[in-house]
Amino acid sequence: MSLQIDAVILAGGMARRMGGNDKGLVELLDQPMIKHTIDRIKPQVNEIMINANRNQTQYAEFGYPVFSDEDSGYLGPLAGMITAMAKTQADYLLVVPCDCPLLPLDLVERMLAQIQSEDAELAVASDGKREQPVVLLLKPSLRDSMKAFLDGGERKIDFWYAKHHCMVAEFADQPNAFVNVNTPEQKQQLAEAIAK
Ligand SMILES: Nc1nc2c(ncn2[C@@H]2O[C@H](COP(=O)(O)OP(=O)(O)OP(=O)(O)O)[C@@H](O)[C@H]2O)c(=O)[nH]1
Ligand SMILES: [Mg+2]
Repeated sequence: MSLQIDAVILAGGMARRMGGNDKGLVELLDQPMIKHTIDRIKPQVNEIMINANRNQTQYAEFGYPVFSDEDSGYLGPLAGMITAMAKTQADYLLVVPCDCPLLPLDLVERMLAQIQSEDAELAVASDGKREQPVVLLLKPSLRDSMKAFLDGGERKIDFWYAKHHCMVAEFADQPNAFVNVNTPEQKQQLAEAIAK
């Protein structure tokens, strides 16, 4: 029996560094940024969900379920994750941000291989230098632990996953795959680099 793997794309932040413009919907090379993310992960998972706290009608046009954080206080990415973990029936949930348009095409395969190599609970991606704390593959059964952490006032996800059996999936061979677009300047730089 093959494993079911669902994905949630986190687009629920305030995007302050983007001047408050909803980052997933900001255009990069004539496409909303989230469309690039969708295209990268679609071949790798069973179902996609979009987590957004604004502009839900526009997000729904991509054809996937859209939901907001169960706690509407902009508590950070963990709030989106616990909401998604309650909605999926899958064996594993892939978590990715909406502002990483070049994610690896072998992201799930390599993260899953890491988890299975030690029967771990989750894996976090690394670009070879830094861990990418919102690029995770995890068991949805970790929800209670994550919710307790969030309810305790904690926000830093790397502190949470340090409490669990967490593997690091290295993508040092694809150092640009985790380029993160947080500002208009970064968006411009990436558009120019891709066009070259
Ligand atoms: N669901 C949810 N996702 C969030 C929240 N805050 C950030 N995120 C997501 O977490 C990921 C990483 O966050 P950042 O890149 O710092 O995004 P941001 O908070 O919108 O941007 P800044 O305000 O500029 O820091 C992005 O995919 C965000 O959409 C939140 O309160 N709820
Ligand atoms: Mg970001």
